[in-house]
Amino acid sequence: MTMTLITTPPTTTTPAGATPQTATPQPAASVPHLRLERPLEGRDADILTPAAIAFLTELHDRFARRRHDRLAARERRRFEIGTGDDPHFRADTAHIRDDPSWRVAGAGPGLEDRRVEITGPTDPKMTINALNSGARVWLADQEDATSPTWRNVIGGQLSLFDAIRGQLSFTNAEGKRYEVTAERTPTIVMRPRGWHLPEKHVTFIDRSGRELPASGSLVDYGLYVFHNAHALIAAGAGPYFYLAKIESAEEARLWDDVFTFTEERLGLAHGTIRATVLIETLPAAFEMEEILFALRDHCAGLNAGRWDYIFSIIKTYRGRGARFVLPDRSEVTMTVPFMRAYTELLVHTCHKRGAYAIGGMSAFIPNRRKPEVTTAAFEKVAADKRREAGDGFDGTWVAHPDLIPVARAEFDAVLGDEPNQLGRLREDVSVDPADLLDLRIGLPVTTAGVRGNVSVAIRYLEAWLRGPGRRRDRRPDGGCRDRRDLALADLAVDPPGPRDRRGRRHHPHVRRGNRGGRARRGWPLRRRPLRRRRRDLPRGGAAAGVPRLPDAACVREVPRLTAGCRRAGATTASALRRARRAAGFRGWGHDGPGPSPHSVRGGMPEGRGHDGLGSSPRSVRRRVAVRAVVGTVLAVRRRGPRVVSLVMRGLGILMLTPPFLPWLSSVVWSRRNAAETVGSKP
Ligand SMILES: CC(=O)SCCNC(=O)CCNC(=O)[C@H](O)C(C)(C)COP(=O)(O)OP(=O)(O)OC[C@H]1O[C@@H](n2cnc3c(N)ncnc32)[C@H](O)[C@@H]1OP(=O)(O)O
Ligand SMILES: O=CC(=O)O
Repeated sequence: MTMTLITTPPTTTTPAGATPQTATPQPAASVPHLRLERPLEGRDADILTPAAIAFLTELHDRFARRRHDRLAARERRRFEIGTGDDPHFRADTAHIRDDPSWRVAGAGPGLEDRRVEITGPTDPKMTINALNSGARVWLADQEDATSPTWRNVIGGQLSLFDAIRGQLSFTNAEGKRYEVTAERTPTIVMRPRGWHLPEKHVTFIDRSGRELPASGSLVDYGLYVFHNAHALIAAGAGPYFYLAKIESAEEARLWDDVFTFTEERLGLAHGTIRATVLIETLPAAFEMEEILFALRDHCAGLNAGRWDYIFSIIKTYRGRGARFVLPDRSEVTMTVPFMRAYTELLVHTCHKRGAYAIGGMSAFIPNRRKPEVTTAAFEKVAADKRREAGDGFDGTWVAHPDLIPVARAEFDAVLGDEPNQLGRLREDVSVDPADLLDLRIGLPVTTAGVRGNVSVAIRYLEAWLRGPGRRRDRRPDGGCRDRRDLALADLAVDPPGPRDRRGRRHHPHVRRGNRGGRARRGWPLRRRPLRRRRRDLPRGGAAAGVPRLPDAACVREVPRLTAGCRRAGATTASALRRARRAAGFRGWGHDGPGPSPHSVRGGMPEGRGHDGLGSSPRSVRRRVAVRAVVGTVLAVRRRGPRVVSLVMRGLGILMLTPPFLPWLSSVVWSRRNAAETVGSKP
């Protein structure tokens, strides 16, 4: 069932509770409008008010085209880098970098002291726990920590709406009641999805009548700012955002224009909205100053999004050969030279322009039931935060409330009573492009590392498809437990043997077992190791306890997440099939149990996934069969005489073995009997 709402921009500046806009069932093709692909349920109408939808329509009408241009520019840039044109500091923006006079807006009210920020999803329980956590800032995450099912998207908005108005409470299945009790709650900084992600439950019909999925960024951002900007300002804070996955100054400029338009439309003073930009892609690391400049009236700071940054390096350089292959994930630490160069440059750039430098996420998570795990996690996190505070960062992220005192102690030791260390200009830092691109670590890829990656990818996919989009996990080395979310799964699925431009694979030497193992050339991930990973999937219990099927929106991520596995051979289909089966899915296309409303097969509309490949069990089987046949034909063509001679030899040996002839005759005999039996049926 779909719902159509027509809006004619400009429409309204009235936030929640405003008089509903006119709704007519058949909009003219030339009037831009949005269509909701899901019926409103429960309290959805509190968020998806006609006025809010009118605002979203205006955002799309003004900015959707520029968003597509920017995404096309990303592809072009990626192609250029893939064909040898390494990133560099831009010549056309040298005047921005050389001009010492400009500064960014800096901290808005409530953002002056950001020494510890807790990240987390926006479901009611986590929202309340984050607000009670004692952190200075809460990153309310509609991005990496959240699988964008329609329920998560709208449910997250509802939690924020209620929390900001002091009316959020929650009772869990065991009857435990959650309420916000902290005297001082963290300032909320909301993270909408990045420019690349669509929101498939909302369709934008543009002036020419063309239908496109709405932008995930504009939906998340637009609903939050529309409903909450005035309430946040009244509470002494403001509408603040983390901007994810930005790749260029032009993308930052696009956000800046969105902010300026919003301020005009909602009657806010220019510069009320504040953004902290995650520098988590390789191209963005070369444009930090330009990004700050583009957003200077709205910018509070930059954050070192380390995990996505590593993934971005892998992704950007995956066609460029073995020189760019990183070793096992656990070896790519914050102290390897290219990560040092990136964080040092970030602190230097921020403080030069009056922007806060916020540190990243250590992946170690305590376990309240296992003190030894907690102790190890505390030690690792403390060391990480000590390094960041010493390097000049003004604050940092933690993923769990128990880590707040650990991180705070390290920052208190350096900041004391000062709210930041903007005065430390780090003029000693000198980073050139070669430092950012020197990916040599000098450690091997090991089969243990590769298996660990496959394990993370499969576990994460299961959690993603089921809905939470994040999980805690045991580390492959048996030590602390860390969190898995989109950024980490992204890292895990890109295998170290991608194809180059001409379609050849670049296999690094992969060591058997761990670092000390014998080096072997070739991609170690065949069917056998993957079969062993079957144990990675939760059996029954956890998954079966959540019968909800995932939204189709998350399927957009699946091909990306599994692209690496897919390149490694016929592994993705089986991995996904197992993940889906373990989670009790029959299709990916909708929330709620039972077959998909889109398709009798229970898959995506017309039984096809977003990658254009079928996703129903039958089409997956067909695809695997076709791959097997094509693979065999190619193998025979490539190594023809050898394969034929091997097959003949095998058959010869088989025929000489004593059990063969009796077995053959029994098969022929039983076939004939069966045929007779069938033939004799009435
Ligand atoms: C690279 C990036 O993008 S990082 C940002 C994205 N990732 C994240 O934000 C991950 C955030 N962290 C989490 O989601 C969780 O900490 C997990 C999933 C890793 C672990 O959660 P759990 O298994 O529930 O941990 P645990 O049982 O120790 O939690 C203890 C309590 O702390 C709460 N808690 C844990 N983490 C958080 C958090 N980040 N925010 C608020 N509360 C939290 C739990 O809800 C739980 O509360 P309860 O006792 O009332 O049930
Ligand atoms: O989004 C944050 C990261 O570390 O990646």
